[in-house]
Amino acid sequence: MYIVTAEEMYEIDRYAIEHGGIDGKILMENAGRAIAERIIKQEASYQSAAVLAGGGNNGGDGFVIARYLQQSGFEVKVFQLVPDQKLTSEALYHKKLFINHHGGVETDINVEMLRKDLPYYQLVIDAILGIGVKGAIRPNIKPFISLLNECNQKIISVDIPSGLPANESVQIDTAVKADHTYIVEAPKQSLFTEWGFPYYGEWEIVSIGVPKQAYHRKSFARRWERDDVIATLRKRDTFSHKGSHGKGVVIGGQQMMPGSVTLTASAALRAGAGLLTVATVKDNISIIAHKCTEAMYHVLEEQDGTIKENDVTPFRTFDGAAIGMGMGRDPVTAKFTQRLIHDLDIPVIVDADGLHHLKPILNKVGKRNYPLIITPHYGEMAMLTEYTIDRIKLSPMAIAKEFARKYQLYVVLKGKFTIITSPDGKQTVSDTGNAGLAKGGTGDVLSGVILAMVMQHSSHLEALCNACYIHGASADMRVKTGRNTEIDMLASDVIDGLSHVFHTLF
Ligand SMILES: NC(=O)C1=CN([C@@H]2O[C@H](COP(=O)(O)OP(=O)(O)OC[C@H]3O[C@@H](n4cnc5c(N)ncnc54)[C@H](OP(=O)(O)O)[C@@H]3O)[C@@H](O)[C@H]2O)[C@@H](O)CC1
Ligand SMILES: Nc1ncnc2c1ncn2[C@@H]1O[C@H](COP(=O)(O)OP(=O)(O)O)[C@@H](O)[C@H]1O
Ligand SMILES: [K+]
Repeated sequence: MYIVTAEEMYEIDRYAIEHGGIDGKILMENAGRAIAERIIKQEASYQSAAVLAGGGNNGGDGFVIARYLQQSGFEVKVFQLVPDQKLTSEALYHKKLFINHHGGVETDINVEMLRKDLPYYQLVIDAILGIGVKGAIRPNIKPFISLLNECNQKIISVDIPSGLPANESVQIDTAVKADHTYIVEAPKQSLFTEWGFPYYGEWEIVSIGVPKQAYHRKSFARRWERDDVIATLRKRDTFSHKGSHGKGVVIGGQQMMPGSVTLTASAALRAGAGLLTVATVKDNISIIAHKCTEAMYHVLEEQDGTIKENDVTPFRTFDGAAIGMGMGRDPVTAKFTQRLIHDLDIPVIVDADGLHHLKPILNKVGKRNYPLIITPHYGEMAMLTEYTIDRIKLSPMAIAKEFARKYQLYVVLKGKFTIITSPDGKQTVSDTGNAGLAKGGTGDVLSGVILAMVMQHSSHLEALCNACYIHGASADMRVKTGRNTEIDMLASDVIDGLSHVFHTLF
């Protein structure tokens, strides 16, 4: 599934019209009919609907929906919020069709009139503003949006909740809080943001007959889904041996911090790594071995439990390294971590404390021959970029892309919507996972799954997408199958859940 900006959606529509030869009126017919059919099927207990139509093509979709709902027996009225002169030609065409089919349209209405009329209808269809919304919501429209947010009826938004920007980086003024949104063709960026998502309610996509080729002309962002995982996840060959699945090393865990590396190592093994070594301080080994019997060990030089400078040569023989978990931020540890990042000719995943050590050498890492993967949460991204967390939340895709391109690394920006970006700017979003993951240690688990996937897959981007999907899916599965709730789930439960996820994928 592609994720688009408003401009990209218009490009796709234009392609359908100019190359596919589908008239704009037909696209509108397809959109409105597809949405009406879903409403008729899914909202069978409802018999009446008020459609609020704006002047753009979103309003045009509203007239089509009104016509089909009426045909199926709904009592329908369209409340047209702007005069006819403001309607696009396609919207005007479909308004005429609706009237030809004896549809009722109210014009010249004010918000007080609508407040009186609205309670007669069971459903409210929000076709006021679509992806063409620009700037602050004007006073002729704003009170209607407020009215919808006060009313008790179920609100169904067409394409996007009215007033909500399609693109990230745009501040919300006022927007409809929908119960359900039927998104036309492809989700818009704001669906996968912390600030936009709550406005959509339940959401689903309706296709309107755009030729597939419209999506082949450039590299659109994508949502990574189950089918993508099934198509790309490496299966084990009958004759494979442990060496075929990657020999990984997890480097970290200063004294008193054995937990994070334990989680990373266990997760990497559960996610399919062939061999796994933990490089840590001596005193941690017996503690880790107690929880993760299958790992091997490499003792790191230390001073009073702090990881000192160590020779990086032994780590060159591995297929991948995950660095930074529980590593500590001591300047001596920083030097060692920076040498690992700079010198190792293998894929390196940097997380947690490792990200703090990475920051001063960011300008040097682009020259590495092997991929560098960083897995910051929003706080760590703010530390790395010096943008505020709020600024990153407003434009997570743009900021992650800027960073990945500038420093030539893979960025896994973690959150409810984890954004995965490659050095060339390709982006995907993984939206599996739930608030049960908002607990210490789950990021360490993700690093382990990433290590396992990266060692076994030639496409790093696909490996990262699969890791994020599977990690979140495990948390979802734990809750869905009643093994945990979002409250009691532990990072180690997420590791246990991995096998269940793999079972469902093969
Ligand atoms: N393209 C296609 O082929 C297809 C498109 N489809 C549908 O079209 C939708 C996009 O249509 P669109 O481009 O006409 O824009 P849309 O969101 O209806 O809004 C424009 C209207 O809003 C107004 N307005 C703007 N900002 C405002 C503000 N701040 N405050 C108040 N008013 C404001 C603006 O007024 P104006 O600036 O012109 O005075 C204009 O009247 C898309 O979401 C999908 O549903 C489908 O049918 C499939 C085929
Ligand atoms: N509310 C949430 N919904 C879905 N996933 C979440 C949520 N909160 C956190 N996560 C996921 O949990 C992990 C947390 O990572 P991180 O913050 O690094 O944890 P830690 O450093 O404690 O191990 C990330 O993979 C993130 O995407
Ligand atoms: K809308």
